[in-house]
Amino acid sequence: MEKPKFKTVQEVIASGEGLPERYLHTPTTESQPLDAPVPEMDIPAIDLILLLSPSEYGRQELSKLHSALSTWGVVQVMNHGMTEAFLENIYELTKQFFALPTEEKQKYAREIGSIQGYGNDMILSDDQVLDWIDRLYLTTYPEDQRKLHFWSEIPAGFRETLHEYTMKQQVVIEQFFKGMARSLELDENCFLDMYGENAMMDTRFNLYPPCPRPDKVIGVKPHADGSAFTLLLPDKDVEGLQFLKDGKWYKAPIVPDTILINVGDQIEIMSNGIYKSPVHRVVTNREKERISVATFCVPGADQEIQPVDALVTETRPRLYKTVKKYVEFYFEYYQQGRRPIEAALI
Ligand SMILES: O=C(O)CCC(=O)C(=O)O
Ligand SMILES: [Fe+2]
Repeated sequence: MEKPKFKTVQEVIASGEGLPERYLHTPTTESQPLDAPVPEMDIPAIDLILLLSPSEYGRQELSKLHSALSTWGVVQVMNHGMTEAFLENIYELTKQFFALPTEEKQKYAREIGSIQGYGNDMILSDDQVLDWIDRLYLTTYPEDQRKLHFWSEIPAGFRETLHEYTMKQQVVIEQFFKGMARSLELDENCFLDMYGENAMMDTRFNLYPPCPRPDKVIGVKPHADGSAFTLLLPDKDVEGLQFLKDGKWYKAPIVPDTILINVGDQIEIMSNGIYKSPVHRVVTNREKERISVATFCVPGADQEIQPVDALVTETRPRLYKTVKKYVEFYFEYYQQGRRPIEAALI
């Protein structure tokens, strides 16, 4: 199978060729320096277990969740069943993978036209400004969809830990779906039923190497996720993730031992627009490398995704069409620089 001919960011740096033009955003694409300071967003840490409790504290937690998801579309989640040591190990393994020699990582390189594997930003058009990011992208669930030849055997324990992380995340995903439904006074399973039993999980390990021009180079361009929602382990020390609200950028706070969850386009559709799929981006850092691990929760390919009946009312008419295989047309729109969710609007 043919391998992509483009260099990863790590290879660009190692080649000593300087910063290629293809990474530079000019003033026409960005109005102010990308590294301009921005305020911190004010999002709550939500206790996942409390979301499912019938107590008064449970109700308060649901109302916190409702408020955060209908304004920011983002929360930090605690009491998620993973120990500090377990999360630490994931960060460590991610760092170790990207620190492997190029030849070693190239064994897992993605093939042209395919998303899974190790590589750089996907190049979809000739005039695309490239993102300053290297990644290892793996489908982790269902197990029969795994392409194990992309699952690095070093560092030792990488495969086993990713499997364990996948299983632990599944519990979080189910609880979070139920919590969201309860927070909208819906039947606990209504989102889960639409998500389907054949739902998929894709995990993306991200490396943002130090960048000589953080004012002009971006780590990930502004986008909203095409998932139902996304579980993210952001770097524990290095900031970079920012969310857009009312036309302004805000940085995500770093809260140790929490998982950040952001709503994706498909929950925005299911909730008839009550829960927002936020536009976000990652900026680069001159001195420090940054890592993150994102898991996209994607409804089964045969599932019809549409606003839940109970959320369509006279005062809140139905906003979105029924969509299927949303992720496929997501990429078509993304490529054209448009927000894919616009295609789902009625
Ligand atoms: O690296 C991050 O913090 C976020 C990455 C992201 O937005 C994505 O992978 O969709
Ligand atoms: Fe994202």
